[in-house]
Amino acid sequence: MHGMWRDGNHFELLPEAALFLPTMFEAVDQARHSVLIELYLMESGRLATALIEALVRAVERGVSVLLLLDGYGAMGLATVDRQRLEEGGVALRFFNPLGVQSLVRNLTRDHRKLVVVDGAEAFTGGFGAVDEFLDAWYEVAVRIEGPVVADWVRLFCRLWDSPMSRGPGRASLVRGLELAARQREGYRGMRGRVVWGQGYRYQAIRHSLHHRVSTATERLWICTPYFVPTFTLRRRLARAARRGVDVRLLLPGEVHDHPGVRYAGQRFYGRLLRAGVRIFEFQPTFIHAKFSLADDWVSLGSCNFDHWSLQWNLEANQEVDDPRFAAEVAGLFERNFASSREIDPETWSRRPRMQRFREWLYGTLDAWLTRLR
Ligand SMILES: O=P(O)(O)OC[C@H](O)CO
Repeated sequence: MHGMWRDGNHFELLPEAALFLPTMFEAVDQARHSVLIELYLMESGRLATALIEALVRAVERGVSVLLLLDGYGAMGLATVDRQRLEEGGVALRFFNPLGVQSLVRNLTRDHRKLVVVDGAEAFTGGFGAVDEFLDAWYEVAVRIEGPVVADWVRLFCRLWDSPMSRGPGRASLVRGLELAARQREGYRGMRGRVVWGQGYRYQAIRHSLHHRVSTATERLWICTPYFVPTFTLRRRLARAARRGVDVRLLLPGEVHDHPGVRYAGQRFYGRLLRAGVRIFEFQPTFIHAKFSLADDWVSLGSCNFDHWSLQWNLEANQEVDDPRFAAEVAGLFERNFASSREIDPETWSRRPRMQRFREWLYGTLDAWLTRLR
């Protein structure tokens, strides 16, 4: 499902935690009415402690603070931290806590990442409140202002007040939340829309990407940490490359938090390379960012291109259709391509047997997981 395209927004690209963390913390510190946060990962540590302190400070100023965490992704949040949040007045809810009634239901996770301040300013990207995001992982976020923020707020409110979310925070807290779209004087705003998905039931992010892959005319650059593309996406990428589009993938190198996922995706490299797709593996650290560029269209947010994101998770991305923002994202891609190792098709075709065996092994596991519903 997706929201409407809305004009008059401002989007600011925030590559790397050194940029987006201070910007987000400053926004929370300046909040006057409300702070809404929705995260997949939150684990006790330095970042979670700093976040808890900022949220409690906001409550002390009279701000209404709502924190919606995934019931699985927040399992690493210690009881003492949960107590600090509750005692500090933060309304806390958990999406779909693990249960024994239906094991398959446990696969549905809230993977979205969102911070909204005063209904006027929002942030999304691939971030979470775990220490890896401080400096170990490469991540990207976007700061959003304008009419599209209201769509993010509505998305948050629906999940907060849904039967799948539980916890001490009252469901009714989201009723009557204030929205305050900010306008910038003399600024020609950008076009954007929110796109979301719920596993195999709603796949708007995937359909939107497929459409762009099939209609791109010049460039199609995709960055994703977990690249296990479906047959349809692989075919569309190959076709785009064959019709002359500059198709490039920016993927993690050997530094990876789930190496098995990397091997599962690498089994598709050969065919993509033969079709003319260029593949870059990022070297400095683990690249966890999720953003795509097709001509002047950008999609950035929580969605990976693996079966977890496409079949089970709740996901949400910000789409932007604007040449100025696209130029910024292209610049970011270029810098990251320069820090990557490009896979040479000839060398790849002569890779060792052990590598091929791992691709087969993890590929088989992945194919088996795909069948779970
Ligand atoms: O699921 P992501 O993309 O937020 O990444 C978090 C990793 O799964 C943690 O291992």
